[in-house]
Amino acid sequence: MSCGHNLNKDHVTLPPGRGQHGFIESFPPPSPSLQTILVGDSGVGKTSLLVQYDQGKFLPGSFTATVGIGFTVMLLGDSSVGKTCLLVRFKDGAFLGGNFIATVGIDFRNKVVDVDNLKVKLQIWDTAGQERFRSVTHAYYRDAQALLLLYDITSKTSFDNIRAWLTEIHEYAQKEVVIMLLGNKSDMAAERAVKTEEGEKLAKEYGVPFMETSAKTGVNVELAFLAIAKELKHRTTQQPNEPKFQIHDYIESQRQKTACCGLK
Ligand SMILES: Nc1nc2c(ncn2[C@@H]2O[C@H](COP(=O)(O)OP(=O)(O)OP(=O)(O)O)[C@@H](O)[C@H]2O)c(=O)[nH]1
Repeated sequence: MSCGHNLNKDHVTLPPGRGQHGFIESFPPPSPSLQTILVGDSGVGKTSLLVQYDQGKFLPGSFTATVGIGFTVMLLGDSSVGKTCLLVRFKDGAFLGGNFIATVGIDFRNKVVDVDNLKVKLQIWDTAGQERFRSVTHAYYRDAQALLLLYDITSKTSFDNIRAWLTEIHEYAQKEVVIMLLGNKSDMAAERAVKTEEGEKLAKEYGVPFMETSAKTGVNVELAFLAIAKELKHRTTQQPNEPKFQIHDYIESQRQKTACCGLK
């Protein structure tokens, strides 16, 4: 992890009940066995209770209803493929190059996105790619609704390891988890070791959407997370008579827009 001087990387497991970054909405990822959900009528004080527990204070003043739905997205892939950088790019719109410091254990950030006029909160878990943390991250797989699986287009090894990652995913994740394959560092064309078509072929074989991203330039980063948010939102709110959301078609249409209008 070199992009994340503002991510907390000094812990292996997250302490239950304490936010790491001081956001009101930043409840910690549930520990594998601990998950508390606050339910009750609007205005009874669920948010105030959470803030009191998380920050030890009461926020008086105007009441803002909590809106929308939330999902957990997990970033997976070999060490150094750019998971932390991708998250920092998406969350803060920045690329912080420099010395690479591997993520320890698991960390997380929240971002709220707008999907068809509904607020969707993504809680994104950034996992350590190093082998020695695998047993820690396995415990979190089953709580994730979506997985972004990354390889580095300049590293054939990271691409070859994708099959092993998919085997782990099938072993530990929920059956209906949304998976997307990302070939990161697309800005490093001169050092490319994996062709775009190879990524596309592998994704097709596993029936998962695919795109190449760059945490450095921002290419396709927003699109990857938004496509995931849309898919999850549609799965949750879709009426039986509504047509099914087609994530592949959505990505293709957005790509065409990008190609024609020069948008990221
Ligand atoms: N050129 C370029 N470099 C990148 C990109 N993404 C990440 N990097 C660089 O790749 C290195 C590793 O990035 P990280 O985001 O820390 O990798 P990681 O996957 O989080 O690694 P672990 O925490 O060990 O799992 C850093 O030196 C980054 O600056 C990218 O899109 N383009």
